[in-house]
Amino acid sequence: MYKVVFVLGPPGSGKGTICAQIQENLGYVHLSAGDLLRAEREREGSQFGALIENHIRNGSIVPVEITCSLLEIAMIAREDANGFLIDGFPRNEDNLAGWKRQMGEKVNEQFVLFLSCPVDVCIDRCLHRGQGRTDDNVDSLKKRVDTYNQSTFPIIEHFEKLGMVREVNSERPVNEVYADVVKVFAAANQQ
Ligand SMILES: Nc1ncnc2c1ncn2[C@@H]1O[C@H](COP(=O)(O)OP(=O)(O)OP(=O)(O)O)[C@@H](O)[C@H]1O
Ligand SMILES: Nc1ccn([C@@H]2O[C@H](COP(=O)(O)O)[C@@H](O)[C@H]2O)c(=O)n1
Ligand SMILES: [Mg+2]
Repeated sequence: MYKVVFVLGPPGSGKGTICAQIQENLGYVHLSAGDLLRAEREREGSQFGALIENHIRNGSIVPVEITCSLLEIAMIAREDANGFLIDGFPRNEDNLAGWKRQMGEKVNEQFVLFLSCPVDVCIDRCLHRGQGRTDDNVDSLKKRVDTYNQSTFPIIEHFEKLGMVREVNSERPVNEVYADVVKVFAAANQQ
């Protein structure tokens, strides 16, 4: 069984930043669904490149069959991992249902790390991220925030009802956010 922590929060809430630090210090392997989709978009011969770019620019969600397969392939490649941080997934009902179908019997879902941060702060961070992402512009960000509010936040609420959500306020400096995140992992791994 793969041990899995889902990491969710608005665009720019710091998911990638915090996951990189957990990977470095706690031995979990960081798998960002967005990064895997961007890599697939760039892969020569991919039949999904245009579809993925269209979704990314529009802030909409790629069909789960594509995303979940990329995640599973990446997990199989790192079967030695202590656990996986699945960053930016599941993002909507389709993601959740497809994950349960494909991975439900193969994973142990530890908890959901929810990085909460006001949307105006998140947008400002994305606009200054400087990574040249095709969706870090005002138009795409409006759509990404709409998708987050309409489709992703209800998934967080779903996990909340199951008692699985650990919320950390990520509006604060990275070192403060990370210190609280480490406490969440310590508590979960003591059980
Ligand atoms: N706590 C923080 N305080 C200030 N800036 C931060 C903080 N966390 C992350 N950042 C910066 O904000 C930007 C977005 O962070 P990051 O890429 O980690 O967010 P994300 O949640 O993965 O975003 P996305 O959902 O768009 O992939 C980066 O430039 C990062 O350096
Ligand atoms: N489960 C997912 C995750 C991401 N996407 C698409 O990628 C975009 C960027 O995601 P980030 O997490 O890197 O911000 C996102 O806006 C979606 O278009 C997806 O479809 N499904
Ligand atoms: Mg990210």
